Amino acid sequence: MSSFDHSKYKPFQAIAKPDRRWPDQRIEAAPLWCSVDLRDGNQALIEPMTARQKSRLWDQLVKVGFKEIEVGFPSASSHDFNFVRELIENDRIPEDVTIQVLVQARQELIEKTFEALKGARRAVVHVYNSTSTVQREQVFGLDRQGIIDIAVNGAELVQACADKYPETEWVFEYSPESFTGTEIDFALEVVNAVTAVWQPTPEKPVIINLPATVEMSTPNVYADQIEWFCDNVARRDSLLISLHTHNDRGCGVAAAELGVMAGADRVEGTLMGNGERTGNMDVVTMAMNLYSQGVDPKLNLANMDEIIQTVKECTQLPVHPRHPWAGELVFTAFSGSHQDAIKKCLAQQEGRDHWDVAYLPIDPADIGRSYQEVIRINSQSGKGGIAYVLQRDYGYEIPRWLSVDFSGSVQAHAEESEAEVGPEAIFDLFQKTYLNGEGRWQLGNYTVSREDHVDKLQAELSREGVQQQITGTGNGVVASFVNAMEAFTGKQIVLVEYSEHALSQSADAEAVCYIQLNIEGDRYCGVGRSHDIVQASLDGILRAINKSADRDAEAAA
Ligand SMILES: CC(=O)SCCNC(=O)CCNC(=O)[C@H](O)C(C)(C)COP(=O)(O)OP(=O)(O)OC[C@H]1O[C@@H](n2cnc3c(N)ncnc32)[C@H](O)[C@@H]1OP(=O)(O)O
Ligand SMILES: CC(C)C(=O)C(=O)O
Repeated sequence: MSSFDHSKYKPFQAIAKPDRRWPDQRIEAAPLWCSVDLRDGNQALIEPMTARQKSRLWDQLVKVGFKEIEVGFPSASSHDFNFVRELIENDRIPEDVTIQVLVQARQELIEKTFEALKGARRAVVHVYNSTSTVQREQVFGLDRQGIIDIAVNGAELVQACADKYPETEWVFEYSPESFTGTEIDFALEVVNAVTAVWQPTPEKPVIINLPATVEMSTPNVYADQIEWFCDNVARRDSLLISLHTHNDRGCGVAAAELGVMAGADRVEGTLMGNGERTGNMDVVTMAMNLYSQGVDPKLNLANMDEIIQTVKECTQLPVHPRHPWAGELVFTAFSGSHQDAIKKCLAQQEGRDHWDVAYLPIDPADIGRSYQEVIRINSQSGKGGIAYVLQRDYGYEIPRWLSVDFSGSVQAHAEESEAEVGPEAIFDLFQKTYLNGEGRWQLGNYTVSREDHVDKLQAELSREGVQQQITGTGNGVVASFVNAMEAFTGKQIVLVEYSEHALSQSADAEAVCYIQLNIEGDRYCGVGRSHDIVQASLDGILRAINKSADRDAEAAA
């Protein structure tokens, strides 16, 4: 029998809650945020942050705009203790920012915690004990009352210590750790016992944090638990209900969002989701989700690259290139139909009240990303993306029929190289395909005269030292040249498409001319570029004809 045996696991028992209201709610304002990067994030690292790294991340968190930051577990190590002291003693905590620290509900640890916080203007003391069935039975070996006693003793000790330091404005937080693995009525009983000690008021609320220490169910079940808890807890108007979700099932953000819809006021998490096992709730993702819905997230994520850089350097963990909102590839389209849609929508975006671009849920510029990276070309790319790159980087506004023609060459190149084709390679290929006269007929001097309303063109062609004179007549220079080339090649040539524009990226006003010819039933494209529009047109025609000659030569070989 395979060891991959699902019958080893039992499904999570959801609470019965047919009267749920949260599915009809919308999040219309940001929750209160608390960063736990320096505590939960730090405790999960292979190598915990150095003092320098903690300090750097602290500065970044302040810059992003967190007003509450859990800075460590000061009773656990001198390292964490000293970091808290450093922040307080060096006056590094801005007026509108409150530090938070975590502690187990144990006397010596609580006392040490208050020592660490001496002199703080304001601080959140976060005390916890695990209440879940599995920990009650197997870790603590206690019954429900035993667990309530730990929590109540912890709450009393926190209150007693706080009373010794009246110069600090204290805020208390309690977590029934492993809330999601705790019978909901028991979680309620423990929390009510704790708040009976602390006696919060609406003016001086306490924080009750309901952690999905381990994510055990679908996020709707968590939302039911939160709504039920908010409906039934005592002193609700004196509590800030806080969420602290982990990402074991990959739904940490979803659970927090549904939890806020279910009535929570506050959310704890980390930048980019670092944290125990699969991580904590990712604040960047949740905040950007709000932002993209037109809700002010109350965090400034405009300099996303700086945030990523800091997180990477401090945690020594990479950020996935497809990380929601922030990854290096999230505003990049390789596939043809996406590129085509993005190009068309971007062209229509100017003057619109709201952002409305297919495949780009937000404007990349909002978080410091440029359009440069939006469209990138590989073998999955189409004509829209290729045209976009040529226009964006080189000023060539190639017409649709030329982009159709050119995309085949790019695709072949990408398939051959089995790699992304960068803008320079695309332009190089474009020049080789349509602008290259080397080894082929080139146009030398020419004269145009008019007699009896008919234009006559006389021109000189040269190829590798060989000169040829050609003559043609027609209505205009272009028609006369096509006529001359028909005589020269002995082939029927029809001008099918013609378009031109001034090259915007050229300092000295060059023109570019795009030509498509039908030569004996097959279509060939060429491009001319010159200060003189006539020269550009004739060069374009000649290059299309040269391509037909190349094809003949290949067929003959
Ligand atoms: C879900 C979370 O993220 S919770 C935060 C987890 N983070 C950390 O633990 C990081 C920092 N912690 C540490 O460094 C250590 O745990 C310390 C220094 C705080 C304490 O270390 P130790 O004293 O060796 O104890 P340890 O943490 O192993 O706990 C063991 C004892 O504390 C009890 N205990 C554990 N958690 C709690 C709690 N929250 N409240 C009360 N008692 C607790 C255990 O039942 C056990 O009791 P026993 O010795 O009678 O069996
Ligand atoms: C201490 C608590 C809030 C915690 O970190 C968790 O439950 O994950």
